[in-house]
Amino acid sequence: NWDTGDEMVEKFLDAAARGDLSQVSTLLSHVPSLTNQTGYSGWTALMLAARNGHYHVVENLLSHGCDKFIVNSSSQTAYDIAKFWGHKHIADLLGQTDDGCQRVLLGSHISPQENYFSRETLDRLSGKRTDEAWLEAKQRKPDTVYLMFSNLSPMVSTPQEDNSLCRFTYETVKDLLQKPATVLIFLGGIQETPAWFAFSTDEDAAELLKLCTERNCSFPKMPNRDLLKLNEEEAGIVAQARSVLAWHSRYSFCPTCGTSTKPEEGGHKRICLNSECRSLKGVHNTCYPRVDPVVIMLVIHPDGNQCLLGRKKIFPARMFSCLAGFVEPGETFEDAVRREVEEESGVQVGPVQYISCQPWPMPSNLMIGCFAVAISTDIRVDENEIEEARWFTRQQVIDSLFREASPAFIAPPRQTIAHQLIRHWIGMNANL
Ligand SMILES: NC(=O)C1=CN([C@@H]2O[C@H](COP(=O)(O)OP(=O)(O)OC[C@H]3O[C@@H](n4cnc5c(N)ncnc54)[C@H](O)[C@@H]3O)[C@@H](O)[C@H]2O)C=CC1
Ligand SMILES: [Mg+2]
Ligand SMILES: [Mg+2]
Ligand SMILES: [Mg+2]
Ligand SMILES: [Zn+2]
Repeated sequence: NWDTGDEMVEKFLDAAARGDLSQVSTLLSHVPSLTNQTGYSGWTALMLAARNGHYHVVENLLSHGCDKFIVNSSSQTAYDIAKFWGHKHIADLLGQTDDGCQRVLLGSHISPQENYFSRETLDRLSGKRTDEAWLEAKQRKPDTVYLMFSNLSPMVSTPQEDNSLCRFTYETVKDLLQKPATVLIFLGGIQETPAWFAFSTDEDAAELLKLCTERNCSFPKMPNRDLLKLNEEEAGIVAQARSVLAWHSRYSFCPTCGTSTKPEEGGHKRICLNSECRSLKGVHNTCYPRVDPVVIMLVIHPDGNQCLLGRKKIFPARMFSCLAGFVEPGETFEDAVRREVEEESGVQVGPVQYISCQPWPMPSNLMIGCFAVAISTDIRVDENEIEEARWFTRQQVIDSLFREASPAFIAPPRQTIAHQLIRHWIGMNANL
């Protein structure tokens, strides 16, 4: 005897809150449109069942297609609520992706290993870099792996959508290694064997491709896009190799006196050929591969439920990402976060918290990922750097990360630390 719609919604929400599984399923089978109805403060049946620990009701609601990505008026998802009230088994259920894989919302467990480009597959064996005899013997071993770079891109084969690195033996590449323009670097090994090397060559790319026995080989033209298609292990190796090779390509002359330099120590040092040069007296950082620190930050609104994202002109249409900027000399990364956010968006930032970092070999950045809490909210963008910056709500961010249908913006790809920071924020409980 259900007369008004409102009453029925109330009955349904109440049944979910009490854990009355049979009434929940009866109501849903008669009136499927009840599934995502909300009551007081935007709470859905799923949230109420999650709040009170009714596992089977949650399961049943999910099987009826209940939307777990809705947030209530405090910006909490059913997952946030289950987690806060200590119903771990329900939080686990809500955190699963459709393919059964855990942790769709559990960004709070982010570890450095989860950032693309940051997996250390090889032991760098840096102590061996000065052991020339050892390095030379390793170079000739039949199981030694060589990666070939042309124009700072590694040769990859593309069996399907993904790229995988082409691996060469000493026999195949030994002639190329003799060429004067070739730069060879020692990458390390897995418990010493096999050893891995990478080299760059300026020989004709079409000729180089003939050396590979695999099919569909190429030197990708757009590193920002194509280097994101490797598996995590190979991405970590490319991060090291590309940055060091890029450094060699830009430091062929000594920054101190302008004389030519040559590689040493397995390609991890360059020394000046002018025996009078100051760079040969004592230790000088110009002789070693450089890394540029960049802060990248998710700025969180003082209300805790919105974040600040910006877009550069060069971004694909509708993509918004975290603000970022180079650390300047004599600056802490907390200060760099405050300065860059203020410069680019006019927003002022108070507390800054480090989250995780990511090597970004384009050519040699280290992205230092932070959360930053805003203490002002008016946006005034620096149009030279940023086309637009906006506050986005948790619901908009959740829609963009997890739902298909026309979100308010497009998030950066999962391989970027920007994506991981945004996801990490969603995985944290709001307002609790
Ligand atoms: N992995 C990720 O999620 C993301 C990575 N990035 C990387 O971070 C880098 C820095 O971000 P931006 O917003 O461009 O920095 P930014 O806001 O500091 O502005 C870039 C400008 O800073 C100057 N600059 C100062 N030091 C520099 C240096 N060592 N190298 C080059 N330019 C320097 C140049 O004038 C340059 O045009 C980007 O180039 C990009 O490669 C940026 C966003 C996301
Ligand atoms: Mg800037
Ligand atoms: Mg910037
Ligand atoms: Mg800057
Ligand atoms: Zn010099």
